Amino acid sequence: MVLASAAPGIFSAGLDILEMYQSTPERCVAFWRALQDAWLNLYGSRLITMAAIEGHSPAGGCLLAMSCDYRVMAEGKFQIGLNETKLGIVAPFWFTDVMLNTIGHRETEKALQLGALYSAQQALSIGLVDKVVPLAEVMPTVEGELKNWLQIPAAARVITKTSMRKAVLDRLRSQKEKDAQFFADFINRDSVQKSLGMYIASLQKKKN
Ligand SMILES: CCCCC/C=C\C/C=C\C=C\CC(=O)SCCNC(=O)CCNC(=O)[C@H](O)C(C)(C)COP(=O)(O)OP(=O)(O)OC[C@H]1O[C@@H](n2cnc3c(N)ncnc32)[C@H](O)[C@@H]1OP(=O)(O)O
Repeated sequence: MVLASAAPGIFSAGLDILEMYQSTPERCVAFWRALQDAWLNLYGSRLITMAAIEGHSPAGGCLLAMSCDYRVMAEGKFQIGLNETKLGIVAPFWFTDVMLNTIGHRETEKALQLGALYSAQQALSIGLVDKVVPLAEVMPTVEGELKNWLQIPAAARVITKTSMRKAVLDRLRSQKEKDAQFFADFINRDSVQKSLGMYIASLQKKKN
């Protein structure tokens, strides 16, 4: 399975910030449960999963990419990373766990505290992506890599993948409702709503 985007220049802009701003606790819980289920399915997928990152990939977009088995990113101006702290929010523990599994403890600690967004070359240097190529070559490179992965006996690959990811998946599975409730409480704090409001205004201002 290849994750790609139809939006030029954006692999994924992450979660819909407007869903987290001035929403109701009930809607926030439903929103979070949908995200949890999508991620559990992706990270726990038995399929070979590859990200064709042909544009920006902040926050939830970075989570999607990191949750794949292999990442190819376009060189150039695009950025990738978990930038949550810059919005005044905190990356949930399962976002952090996936990043730890991808780039290790030291790089994750720096990346998360700073809310760092990396260029493709920087991302390559810390192991956040596996390959950087010109934009037009992203999809052909993914397809070529997929052929390599498809040559591995499926049962052996799936057992290996499942055992490598089980602890992280089980950690969320065991506390889904608590995590959803925590998200709804956290996101509706006055201070967090204020930060999100300012961030949304800054995105709109950038456009004008
Ligand atoms: C211990 C406690 C832990 C508890 C856990 C609790 C909380 C954690 C909670 C949440 C975790 C969230 C993870 C996320 O994914 S948050 C989302 C982060 N995303 C971003 O910061 C991206 C913001 N967008 C951008 O930087 C740019 O838009 C981008 C670089 C992607 C593209 O730039 P471009 O110039 O091409 O396009 P724009 O003109 O900026 O955008 C077009 C249009 O789209 C709107 N928009 C962009 N991103 C989002 C988004 N994520 N959600 C909603 N809307 C978005 C943008 O405002 C423009 O709208 P409009 O002006 O055309 O109406």
